[in-house]
Order: sequence, then C-alpha cells, then structure tokens
Amino acid sequence: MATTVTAPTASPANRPQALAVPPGTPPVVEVKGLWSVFGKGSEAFAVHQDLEFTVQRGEMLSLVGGSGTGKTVLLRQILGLARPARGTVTVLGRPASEMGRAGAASRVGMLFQHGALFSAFNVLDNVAFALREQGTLPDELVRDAALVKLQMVGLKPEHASRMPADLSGGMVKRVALARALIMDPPLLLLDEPTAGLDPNSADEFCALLRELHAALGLTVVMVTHDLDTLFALSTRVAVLADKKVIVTGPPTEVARVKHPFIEHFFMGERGQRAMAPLAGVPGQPAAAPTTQTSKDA
Ligand SMILES: Nc1ncnc2c1ncn2[C@@H]1O[C@H](COP(=O)(O)OP(=O)(O)OP(=O)(O)O)[C@@H](O)[C@H]1O
Repeated sequence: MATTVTAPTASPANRPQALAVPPGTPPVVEVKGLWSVFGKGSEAFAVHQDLEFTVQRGEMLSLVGGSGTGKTVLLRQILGLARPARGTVTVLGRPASEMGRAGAASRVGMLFQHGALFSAFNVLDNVAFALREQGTLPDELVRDAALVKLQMVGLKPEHASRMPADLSGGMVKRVALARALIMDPPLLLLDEPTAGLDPNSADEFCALLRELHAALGLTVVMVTHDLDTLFALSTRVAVLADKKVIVTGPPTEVARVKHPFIEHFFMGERGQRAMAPLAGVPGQPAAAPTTQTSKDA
C-alpha cells in the first residue's frame, strides 16, 4: 500500500502542469503486484515486492529512491526489456513484455543516461535508426523525418552529418532525444536526463523537455537524482523505498512527508536550494500535507 498525498489547491505558474485529459482516460502505465527478483536459490533477493503505481496520460512522473531501489529495473520493465518475477506492467493497455522491439519504439521512447548513441553512425543515422530498421518507408522520407526531429530538439540540418564524438554533452542529449522521438511514441522514459550537463545546459534541456511535453502531449516517466531537474519537470513524484512505491504526489508535497529517505533527499542543502524559488508562491500550502491511504498510488 502506498500513501497518496493530496494535490495542492492551486498550482503556481512556474510548476510543470499535467496535460488535461478527459475523465476515465485509461492510464498509460499500470504496474500491479510487481515482484522483481534476482539471483537463485539462497542467493535470491527481491528488489521490488508487490510494488504498485500508475501513470496517467499527460503526467511527468519522477521516480526517486536510494541507490539500488530498482528505478532502472522498473524503467527496463516498462520498456519491455525485463520481465518481472510476478505481477504485471501494462503500457498503453498491453503487457510491456509483449511489445517486441519495433512495437516498443512506436509506443515508448527511451532517453538513456549517457545518450547511448551509436559511435560509428552520424547524427542523422542515429536519429533515423528505429524508423529505418522498420523498413516501411523509402530512405528519403526516413531522412526527412529524422531532420524534422532534429529541428524539434533545437539542432540544425548541418549537425546531421556530425559524429557523436564531435558533439557537446548537451547536443548528445538532444540527438538522443530526437532518436527516442523518431517513431512519435506517446510515452517517453528518461534516465537521469540532465546527468553530466552543466547547470545552463541542464536548464535548457529541461525547458526543451517541458516544451515537447506540452506540444506533443507526451506522458513522461523519469528517474532523476537531481532536485533542480525534479522540480523543473515533475508534475508528480513517486518514491521507491522498502521495495515499494511508498508515496506519490506533487513534489513540494512529497518533500514534506516524514520518511528517512525523503527527509535526506529533500531536506539537504541541495533540496533546500531547489525548493527556495517555490517558497511563498501563492497556492503553495505552508503546512505539512494531509495524507491519505490508497491502494493505487
Ligand atoms: N540483471 C541483473 N542481475 C542481477 N541483479 C540485478 C540485475 N539488474 C539489477 N540488479 C540489481 O537490482 C538492484 C536495483 O538495481 P537498479 O539499477 O534498478 O537500481 P537503481 O535504483 O537504478 O540504482 P541507482 O540509483 O544507483 O542507479 C541492484 O541491487 C542491482 O544490483
């Protein structure tokens, strides 16, 4: 069972907003009764035990938790790259493990932590990869689609022929993002989207992600340890601890929940700095949040 924190009564303008969706819209991601177990026999250990959470269309949900709590395992399960020992991971109404590689690319885009570009391919061929591999479009159209995606992430046609080794960290992230979006997936997974970027590039990349979220109507699930990124991008936060999702809610509300990991994560110097701009914003309740228990976080 997880605790769901009630949403604040009003949202300040500088917080990311979940997109409006009609009531009754089915969730994009639904994780139920999930067990993830590694090792065999007496060596076996569970990373997740009966973990549950859902992601609604148009949300930007951050998964946070200590090292080894299984955030990356969860992203891999949503992507269909790993099967749970027990329980279900449903993406857009279908079991994630049944999507297959081509199906996954058109339903879920993944931005890996360090970009994971193919070093032997130039920018255009990296971006075009999944579409070209599908083999349904003539190469000219594949190239045009890749150029459109490059423009969408703020890169120019002249960047198309560059090799990954010749790109700045911020450009690698943008190319990797264009590649993740080549098949127009409705769901985007981000693993530490701003890791390795300087503060300015990180801010610019967050601004781009927010623009694309709104413009393309994306649903986003991300893992981040960076509090500036978390506050810049999250409409909701889910905290992994004790092998479960223990709480979900808007970031400023979750930050007030009494739990050793949450206090350590949000109340350190970095957390205080990241939250400072939000202090005193109209609509931000000053008191501790009321909490309620619900089965579905
Ligand atoms: N294929 C695997 N085989 C064995 N153990 C694994 C495998 N994949 C993950 N694990 C284990 O599962 C646990 C969770 O790993 P995971 O990488 O998901 O953690 P995380 O929350 O992403 O951590 P971090 O924040 O440090 O990146 C770790 O103990 C890891 O060693």
